[in-house]
Amino acid sequence: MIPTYTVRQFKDTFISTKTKKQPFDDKVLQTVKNIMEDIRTRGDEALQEYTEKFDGYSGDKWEVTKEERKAAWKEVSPEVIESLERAAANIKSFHSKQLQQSRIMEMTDDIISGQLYRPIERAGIYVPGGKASYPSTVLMNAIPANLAGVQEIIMVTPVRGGDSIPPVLSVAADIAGVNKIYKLGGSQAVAALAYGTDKIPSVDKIVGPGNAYVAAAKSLVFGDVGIDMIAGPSEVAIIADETANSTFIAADLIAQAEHDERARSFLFTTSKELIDETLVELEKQCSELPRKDIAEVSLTNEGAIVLVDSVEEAFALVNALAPEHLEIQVENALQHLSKVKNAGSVFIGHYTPEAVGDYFAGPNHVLPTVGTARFSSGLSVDDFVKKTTYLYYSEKALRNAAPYVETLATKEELDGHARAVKVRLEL
Ligand SMILES: NC(=O)c1ccc[n+]([C@@H]2O[C@H](COP(=O)([O-])OP(=O)(O)OC[C@H]3O[C@@H](n4cnc5c(N)ncnc54)[C@H](O)[C@@H]3O)[C@@H](O)[C@H]2O)c1
Ligand SMILES: N[C@H](CO)Cc1c[nH]c[nH+]1
Ligand SMILES: [Zn+2]
Repeated sequence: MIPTYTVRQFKDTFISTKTKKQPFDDKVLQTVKNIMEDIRTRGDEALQEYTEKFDGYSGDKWEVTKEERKAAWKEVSPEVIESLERAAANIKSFHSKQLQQSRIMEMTDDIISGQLYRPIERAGIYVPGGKASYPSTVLMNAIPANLAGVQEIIMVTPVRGGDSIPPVLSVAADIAGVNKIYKLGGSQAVAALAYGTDKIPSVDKIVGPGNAYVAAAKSLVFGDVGIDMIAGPSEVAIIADETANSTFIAADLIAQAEHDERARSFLFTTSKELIDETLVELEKQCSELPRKDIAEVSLTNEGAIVLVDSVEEAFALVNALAPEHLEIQVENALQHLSKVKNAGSVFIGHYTPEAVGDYFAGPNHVLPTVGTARFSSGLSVDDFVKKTTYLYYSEKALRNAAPYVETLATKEELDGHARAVKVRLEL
């Protein structure tokens, strides 16, 4: 089911800029442009129409009430609540170490300079809900926002049939400190968060993963509000040698593939035997999978297995690919970490499946996809803070700087700038 590629074929198909996957196509972009324009002009009326059309919810009571949020706790099992709480504690512990303080860069009698760290005031978090619901994504989005000190965290997620969101999402939102939840999804929800409507407050930044419509909407609102990233289909790349276990490898490829037909699962290995065993395991494990149909389409259309000459060759391919997730399942895996140049998040050794990071361990699972790990990072506390620099100069300090400022201002033919220094020193 999953095709095998030579190194050259893999490069041409998945790494070449000519064939590189885009998070969304022109048709999706045009659809989203129309929806967003409609939300901006007609507000809640349009929001209601699109929510009915795409999510089947015709009501206009989008906010999940306090009573509904309280009632949700009775509908979720104690095991799920305990797992969410334990995961939340790990995520909180990991992300709290990302926090930075405002700091002074220079302090003399005549010059003080530094940087203030301030949280953004209102963050919108998108939690996908079309094909599956993701309480783990609620934790991953909201906990860093909360730690950063965001005053109001507003979550949107579409209903999946019926007129309410899954209770587990509401419980996760309580655990993570979400202030408001709206039953809205897709590009209409992103537009409402970006521009506000009578019922939906506008936010300063929108974060979180979603499908192509959500990604297109985020790309369009960027500039009017902040965004974390434009996420494409999820990916895992696994580097394995002959010490790897084909049952583990197949399970990890399937774990990514079951997310979405467009998800991408790649194996780079030095072992021909491992390839043969993995192919057999994939057939076996897929046949028992509830989301078999999605996983099989994903593996067949978007997956790849590549036989490489060496682990070094595999790292070269992976660094060019810059995958969202990288698993290193080779002998002495930890020793290879320094070879990673481009990847969203790395899982090291035979007993660190991506799944433990997706749910529980602490690092964030909202990560850069389709090669963007070359220049960007996963969601973190940094996404929810702004850095404002500041400067104090005494008269003496300005006098020392004046000749240089005036020279540069004159060179740029900005006389007004030179004068702003001169007038202070001529008094
Ligand atoms: N990177 C991560 O951290 C992470 C985590 C969880 C999920 N994901 C990914 O997020 C994605 C979730 O996608 P999803 O579809 O399940 O949920 P979603 O909530 O992102 O999208 C559902 C919404 O898409 C809109 N939509 C659907 N069809 C449309 C159409 N024809 N025209 C206009 N709008 C339309 C609807 O408004 C609907 O509410 C998957 O690709 C999944 O792999 C990523
Ligand atoms: N693997 C997803 C990110 O690519 C995150 C996730 C959520 N739930 C399960 N997995
Ligand atoms: Zn996952």
